[in-house]
Amino acid sequence: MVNFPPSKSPVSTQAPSAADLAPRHRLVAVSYLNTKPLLYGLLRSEVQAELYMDLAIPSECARRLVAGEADIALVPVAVIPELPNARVISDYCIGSDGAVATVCVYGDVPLHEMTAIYLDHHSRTSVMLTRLLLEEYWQHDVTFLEAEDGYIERIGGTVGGLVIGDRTIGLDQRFRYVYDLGAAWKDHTGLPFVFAAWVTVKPLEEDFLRRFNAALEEGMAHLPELQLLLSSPHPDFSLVEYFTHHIDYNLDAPKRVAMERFLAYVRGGNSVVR
Ligand SMILES: C=C(O[C@@H]1C=C(C(=O)O)C=C[C@H]1O)C(=O)O
Repeated sequence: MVNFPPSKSPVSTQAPSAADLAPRHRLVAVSYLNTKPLLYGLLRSEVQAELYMDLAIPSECARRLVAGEADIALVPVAVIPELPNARVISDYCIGSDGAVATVCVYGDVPLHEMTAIYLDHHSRTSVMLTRLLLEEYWQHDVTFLEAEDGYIERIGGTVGGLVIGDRTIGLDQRFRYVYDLGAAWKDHTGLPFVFAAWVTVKPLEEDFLRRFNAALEEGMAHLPELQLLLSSPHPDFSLVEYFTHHIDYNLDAPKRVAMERFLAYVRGGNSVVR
């Protein structure tokens, strides 16, 4: 989107500025609404000149970081164990403390009557969280189904489905049963949760990291402005409510504890379906 590396250098008659000459890092962030406050901060900041920015669904953000196609990514935390030199570089994340609203299992029947559950192919973290909660919290056995585009239409009968991100908006009116995974995790552990965090595998300068973090902080400080710029995707969906009560952006100590607890499960080798 914004300024990913061009295949050829654009022709320019002007002398390059200092910002043009700064080394650039390839950044990929989640393309959902919940990331807009963080992006807004980066776009308002001079740090933007040091980045090639692109957006992708979470599983693709993870793939690019693992494949070495991105230097900095907002990645589903479940991918961290696959990255030997992973470093979480910011105090901001996509998290929740209780109900998150946009990560849910939907179905026509109660969870304990579900025989199979589709696992959203956009997700890496919530796929593992669904498995963990079914095993430890709901203690219910189901067959996991691999999802592909259009799978939401196939949720029905005793087949449920995990759906994440903007595609969940309005689904609570379509399905009788909705299980919010942020709320279930909180009930299960008493902890908040981290869905995605900013991760790099490259050694980046401390000065850059400080400015990067400050830019994200700036985005959070300008939430009221951003709420004026964005339109709500659904009449019953409150952006203010979502940004301030459901998504919890601070990667604080309790969230770091929660992340370790969750990653211990992921490292346990339960990862089959992605
Ligand atoms: C809360 C959310 O968290 C998302 C869930 C992710 C996952 O399950 O892998 C990854 C990135 C987050 O953006 C959401 O997008 O609704």
